[in-house]
Amino acid sequence: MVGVSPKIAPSMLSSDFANLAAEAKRMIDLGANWLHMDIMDGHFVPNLTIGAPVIESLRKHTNAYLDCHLMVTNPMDYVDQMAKAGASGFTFHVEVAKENWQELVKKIKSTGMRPGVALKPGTPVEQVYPLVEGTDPVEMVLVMTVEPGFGGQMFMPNMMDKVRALRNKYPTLDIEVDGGLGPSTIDAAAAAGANCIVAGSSVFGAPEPGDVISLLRASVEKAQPST
Ligand SMILES: O=C(CO)[C@H](O)[C@H](O)COP(=O)(O)O
Repeated sequence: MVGVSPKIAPSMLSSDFANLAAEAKRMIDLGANWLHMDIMDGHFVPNLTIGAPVIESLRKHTNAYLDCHLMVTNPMDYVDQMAKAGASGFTFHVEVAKENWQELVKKIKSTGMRPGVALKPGTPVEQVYPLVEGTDPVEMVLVMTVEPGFGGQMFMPNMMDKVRALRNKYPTLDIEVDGGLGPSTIDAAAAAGANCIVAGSSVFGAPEPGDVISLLRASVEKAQPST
């Protein structure tokens, strides 16, 4: 079977923002592959988090892959500043890029960042197919398994139909899930075909976060051996 490798990405939204560099190092030392960074503008979602200045500060303390999820209304306005700040991946929402996604993906790629597209729970999965199949394709699809905006919400199992559809169509695509992932929900996501796993409260709230990271990885490896 052709597969894709697991990428476990603790959501730094659940970390102690006052100690972000130390929290980032702790997650990487515990086996995380990526650090998931939630950029929210208080408009696309009803919450305001961090932006390029925080990414730039964090970048001075880590070489880790910064998997940036842009929950913003105007993603084009963020490309240059996020690239300059040191973002590794730039995932925008399809709901706000219907008109200009081709231009947006081109611009993201031109900066050296890796483009991804995210979709909210109410958005049909078919809307991202053209972005995966275009001449300048995105390299990851992020299926939101909660309404974007806040950590600590309940996983939506019915989103697994979208993950399955994507995995059937695109065997080597990075498929990320975000929201409510943890020991009780990972098997459903892994079986559906997700290989990039964002987990906030289940990792940072655990007595042994490293055990949760290992468990998430083991579940993906078991469901999708990448040989
Ligand atoms: O994008 C997000 C919210 O919009 C967070 O990354 C996500 O909710 C992770 O938190 P948790 O694992 O606690 O659900």
